[in-house]
Amino acid sequence: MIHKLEADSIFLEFGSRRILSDIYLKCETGKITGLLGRNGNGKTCLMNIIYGNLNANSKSIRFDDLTVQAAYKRPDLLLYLPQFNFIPQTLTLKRVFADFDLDFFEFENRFPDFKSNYKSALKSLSGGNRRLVEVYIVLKAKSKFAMLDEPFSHLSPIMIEAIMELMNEEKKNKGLLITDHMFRNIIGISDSLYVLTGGKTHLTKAVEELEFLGYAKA
Ligand SMILES: Nc1ncnc2c1ncn2[C@@H]1O[C@H](COP(=O)(O)OP(=O)(O)OP(=O)(O)O)[C@@H](O)[C@H]1O
Repeated sequence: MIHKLEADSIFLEFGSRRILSDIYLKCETGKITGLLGRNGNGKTCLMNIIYGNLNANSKSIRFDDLTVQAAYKRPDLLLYLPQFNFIPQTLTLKRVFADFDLDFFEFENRFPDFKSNYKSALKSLSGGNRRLVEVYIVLKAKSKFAMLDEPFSHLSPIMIEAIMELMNEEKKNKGLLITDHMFRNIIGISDSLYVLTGGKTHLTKAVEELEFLGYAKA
């Protein structure tokens, strides 16, 4: 069965500044949905509204047609990778993988550089390795949807390749919503793609439209 996550009727202002006004976004399980937009266009605000930790003037967030106001209380429905480290950095990888009910040894097989880190605290890892662990956790943990804000930032090109491969595998199990400044990666991996500009989402169907919306040819 295909599950869907939809967001619309979203209106967001900060003071007199309108950020979001005409949004429609649909994600489905089995697919990667990309979200592109210039700096400051409101991608992070939109994700936070979907997650339920930013109040909008109005919003409608629905999972399989049922309204969910606070998706952050429903990890079975949605997991969120914010731009900042969200897992307490004093925890060991052993503890983090246990908390998310994931197999560390499966992770280690994919990323052998972590072999000696089972009992290491996250804070003892490099910034790139910490980010990789968090991206992996959000992609692999059990949930119908995962939303990732800049999953490729701080990762090396080899890690990015590995994460894109993992995304392609994991979309069989969930719906993914991703945004990143590395727009060629987003364009390359997305099954459907929205561009956020002027407070509105545009579902793009062709590369020409992306050029029109200010993106270079993929
Ligand atoms: N709490 C806040 N109060 C006032 N303005 C805010 C607040 N949060 C965000 N903004 C503004 O809203 C706009 C949208 O921010 P947002 O972080 O969603 O953009 P973005 O598209 O994710 O940008 P980036 O790609 O740089 O991460 C920005 O101009 C930002 O400065």
